[in-house]
Amino acid sequence: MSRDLVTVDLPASVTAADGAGGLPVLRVSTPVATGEVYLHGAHVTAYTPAGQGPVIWMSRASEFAPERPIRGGVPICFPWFGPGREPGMSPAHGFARLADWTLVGAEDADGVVTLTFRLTEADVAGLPGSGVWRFPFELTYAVTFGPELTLSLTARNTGTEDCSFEEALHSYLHVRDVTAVSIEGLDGAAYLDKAAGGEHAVQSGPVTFTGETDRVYRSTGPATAVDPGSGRAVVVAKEASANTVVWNPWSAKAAAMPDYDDAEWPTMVCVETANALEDAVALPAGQSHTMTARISVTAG
Ligand SMILES: O=P(O)(O)OC[C@H]1O[C@@H](O)[C@H](O)[C@@H](O)[C@@H]1O
Repeated sequence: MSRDLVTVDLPASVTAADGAGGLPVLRVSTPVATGEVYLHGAHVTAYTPAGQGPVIWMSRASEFAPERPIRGGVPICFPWFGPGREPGMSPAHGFARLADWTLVGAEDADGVVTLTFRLTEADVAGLPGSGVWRFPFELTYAVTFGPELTLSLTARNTGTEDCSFEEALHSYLHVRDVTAVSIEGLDGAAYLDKAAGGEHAVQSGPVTFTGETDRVYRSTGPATAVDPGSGRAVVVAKEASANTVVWNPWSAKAAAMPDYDDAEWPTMVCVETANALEDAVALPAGQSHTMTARISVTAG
């Protein structure tokens, strides 16, 4: 365990350990919920509220290696989403998910545990993509494992120039069978259909899955993944987020991804909380912006 990445005392409900690939991980276990976060990417890889099955999906083929993203869980996309808005914005989804974050807060309030992580431009120096981004920043990420999973990402512009960034909390959700899943809450929302080559369209009714699905919706409200196979629904509610991204790679793209098992695609769907493309966040010098996702389970 890399001790310098943990700067606070841990409550008894939080354990620091060497996780997969030897990467440092924090494990949370209380009567309210269990969960797990890797310092690599401040990446939530598990969340299970008491009395429920796992909510957050992980690929069994994920890599766990420095400078490689974890597949599944909740990757943090920053300061760009996907390929970004300008040439050269590589690797995909930015560098925050490749960096080692520092734990700066750990609290247990009656079994509801909040872990707080920090990342600045100094922490990403030398990482792939860091040279593309010339704006200094401070990210603070608060993860609360309670009856719901609350993820709150604050970006502060610590420089002297205004900047504009994209971001996403790219949550992978467990489902029994994506072909039976419907996503409610996006009816009437305009979207960019990336799987259809960048067409623009408007959602009619719930989102259902019949092939590769990769859509950036303009929507500020909650989206609910109704999963009849498991008899439950997962609600992704949010604040200060203009976009909801819905993604399932389906079979061909799954087979092309080395860190994703070919047979896994029916068991997951991503419902992501984002600000991307024309909804990128404009952040004046010295200002901050907080985007929050609240993930909870209800009867389906
Ligand atoms: O393979 P990555 O970089 O983790 O991205 C996974 C997917 O993430 C989604 O958010 C994007 O909309 C997709 O286009 C992308 O394929």
